[in-house]
Amino acid sequence: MHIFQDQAEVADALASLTMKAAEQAIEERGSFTVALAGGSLIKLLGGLKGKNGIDWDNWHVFWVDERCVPHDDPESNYGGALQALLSDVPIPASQLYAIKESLCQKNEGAAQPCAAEYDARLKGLSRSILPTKDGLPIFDLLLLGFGPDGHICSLFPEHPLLKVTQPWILPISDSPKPPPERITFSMPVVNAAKKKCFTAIGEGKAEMAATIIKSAGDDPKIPASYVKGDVAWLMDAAGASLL
Ligand SMILES: O=C1O[C@H](COP(=O)(O)O)[C@@H](O)[C@H](O)[C@H]1O
Repeated sequence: MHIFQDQAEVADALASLTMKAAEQAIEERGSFTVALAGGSLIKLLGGLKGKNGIDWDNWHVFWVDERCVPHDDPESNYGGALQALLSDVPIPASQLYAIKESLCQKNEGAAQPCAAEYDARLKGLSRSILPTKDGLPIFDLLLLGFGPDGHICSLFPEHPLLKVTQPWILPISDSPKPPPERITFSMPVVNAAKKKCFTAIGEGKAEMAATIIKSAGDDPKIPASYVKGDVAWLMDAAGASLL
């Protein structure tokens, strides 16, 4: 757990952690797989802009969850990351794995086909850049957010999807946070990743950050409590104020 003065310092620390994971993965396997959350995490991604020595050609970027909306919709997690970072760095466009836009022109009914298509696309990559173990993909790094209700990705408190283990990518059509139709990594896919990083910025995150960190794990009221393994926390002073 690392506590910094403000958001700018957290963004810088997030950039350093990501660059280190990327260097290690590229040295070991020749590619780096990172999956991003949406929401407030997006504003921290800009910390990677202008950094030297990043081998962007070998980065492959995914989304841990996505809202089934067109890419230019303000709710699109892909669209947000594009504006915050991805349009300014030379990652080949074919290595940005957004949901298939044509499947979500209308939000209603989009989650099922979007999830099936994303799941199939990821499974296709398991013969190249996405290694698997015990039938699960091993992403190098997940940059996670969490909601004030403790949700991560689009896995919400006491929702049946929390316990679903197959396929890798799940559709949700009744997200309590709008928009209702989304796709999400399953919890086993989250936990199979080599490293996960949570960020908590501002007073609004303080109470839930403290609850997650102090939880005994696997509390269905707090999906973030299920996250296991190599987990880093980067927080500003306000986000860490109730620890
Ligand atoms: O809807 C979502 O919410 C969570 C948390 O967002 P935040 O704005 O409260 O930080 C986010 O991690 C997830 O990716 C997103 O789709």
